[in-house]
Amino acid sequence: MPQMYRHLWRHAQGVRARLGAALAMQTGAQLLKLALPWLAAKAIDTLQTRGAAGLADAGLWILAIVATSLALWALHGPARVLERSVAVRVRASVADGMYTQLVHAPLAWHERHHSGDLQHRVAMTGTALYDFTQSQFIYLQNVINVAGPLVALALLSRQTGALALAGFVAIGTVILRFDRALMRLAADENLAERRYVARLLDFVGNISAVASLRLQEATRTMLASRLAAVFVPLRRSIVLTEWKWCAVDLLGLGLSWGLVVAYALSTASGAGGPLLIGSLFMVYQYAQQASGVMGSIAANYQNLARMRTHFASGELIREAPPPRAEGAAPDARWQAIELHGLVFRHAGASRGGLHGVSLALRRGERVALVGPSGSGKSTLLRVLAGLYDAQGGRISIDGVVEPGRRHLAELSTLIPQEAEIFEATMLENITLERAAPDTALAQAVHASALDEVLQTLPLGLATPMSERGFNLSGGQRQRLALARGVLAARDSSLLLLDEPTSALDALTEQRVHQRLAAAFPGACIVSAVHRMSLLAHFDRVVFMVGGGVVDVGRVDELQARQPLFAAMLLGSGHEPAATAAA
Ligand SMILES: Nc1ncnc2c1ncn2[C@@H]1O[C@H](COP(=O)(O)OP(=O)(O)OP(=O)(O)O)[C@@H](O)[C@H]1O
Repeated sequence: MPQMYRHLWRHAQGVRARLGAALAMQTGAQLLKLALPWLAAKAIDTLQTRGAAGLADAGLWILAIVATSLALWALHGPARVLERSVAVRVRASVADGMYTQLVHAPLAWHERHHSGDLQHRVAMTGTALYDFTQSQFIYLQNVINVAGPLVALALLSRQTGALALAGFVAIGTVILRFDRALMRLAADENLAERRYVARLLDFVGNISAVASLRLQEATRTMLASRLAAVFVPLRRSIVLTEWKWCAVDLLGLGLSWGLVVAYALSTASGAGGPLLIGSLFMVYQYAQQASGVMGSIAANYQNLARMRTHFASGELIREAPPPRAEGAAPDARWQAIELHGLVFRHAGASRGGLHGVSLALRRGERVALVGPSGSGKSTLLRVLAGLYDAQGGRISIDGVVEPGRRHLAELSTLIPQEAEIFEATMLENITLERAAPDTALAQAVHASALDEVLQTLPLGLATPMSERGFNLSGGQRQRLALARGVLAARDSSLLLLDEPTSALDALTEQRVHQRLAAAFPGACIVSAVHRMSLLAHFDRVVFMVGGGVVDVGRVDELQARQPLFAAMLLGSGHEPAATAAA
């Protein structure tokens, strides 16, 4: 609870005064509500003691009831509007904060968490704090409705007050015990729900694999087993909830009538005067209010327990590693970069990674990373781009080593292989609504050979993309994603390409590499390459095996020195004579 209040306070920045005003108005409204049984008792007692002669005075008391109710609503209504507007602001702030944290979390952290699981956590956390914020009036109401009748009953008779207090404590204890168990079940249910959502997203998100391999029934069964796991704690909590309500209801009933009887007995044994119906009605009303509020506390505590569990699920994201503090950007006019013994290990993995990569890069040069599958090409590119944090080694720029620097994030842009397309127009997919100079946009469209795709589309860049770009071919999608990458890389002096052209036909791929070289004449281009025919576009080849660089040189040099490289060339049907010219 204190944690939720801390977060509420933080996310209500800018609207805290509004929240304070809402709570003050609610307090006023609830205090006015407390006066209603007393006013009703006055009206009834006047009629009982004075009969028809007291009609006018009783009328005045009834008028007071109406006026109090109007005043109550004049405070309660606007207070709710204010409170809910704060809740909206809080939700927006939570969603924004969590997204910011998510997109800045290291890639290695993301690789350990399913996106469906994270998505569920973000949604649950935002909704939980939103609900918590807009429930403040209920909590305030509960506090006043417990304290108010207690004070009123104690003023009427000390025994009645003491009995009410004992009753509240007993009912409160029962509620707490039930809810502690219910909270544990809600946490289990939440966990199972996240696992279900993650699997659902996996199958629906990869629908083409499910459909083309006829996996509908198999995936349905797998999904059903995850859903069944949600129902285990849910079923238990349904039963436990009914027991809780039964206990709260019976205890509340006992408390109400216990209070009425205790008051009647204490009045009868006291100094004597007649037992007025109005006063008895007032005791009954307060007792009802009190036991009613216990029911309300029970319901709200249960909701609160759920909110807390949902909110707690955001802990994983709130505690994700913060973005790395960037050092000063190195001079973009660099001429030579040297990697010395870069080491990277994936957390918990016994294989893979980089084992002491040393390499020199020169400005304006085009470098191809070649190696068998799993040799570490993508890993090296990710380390250079700062997406993975290398654990060892150092980097010098123009001979200067900046202590601790093991990446080149500020200099580089990595264009990945996966053509991730958003549900937006082609233009929005490239610019993401950021203003980009027309020339830069045109250059990106040309370099990626997307211009050839646009010629076939009547709406051109305004063509809407469906989810994941299903309305384009694989190669067209990759060209669109490449255009986005080229635009993003326009100020980078180190362009890192992780096979962003792998889905293109060989001729288009050649054309794209020529255009990329022309678009980044002053940058250094480092590209993972599988198709050996592309090597003609590169100045040097870096040959990688098992997470290390085994040789660097021209194609013909490597062909002579490295049998595995020569075999790879041969396997691709590459003519040695042609490569020698590279
Ligand atoms: N997130 C990860 N966790 C653990 N191991 C990983 C992870 N990513 C990659 N690896 C392992 O690291 C090694 C290098 O992978 P990497 O993707 O860098 O190879 P690659 O040369 O780019 O391969 P390919 O040519 O197939 O794209 C592989 O053995 C791979 O299984």
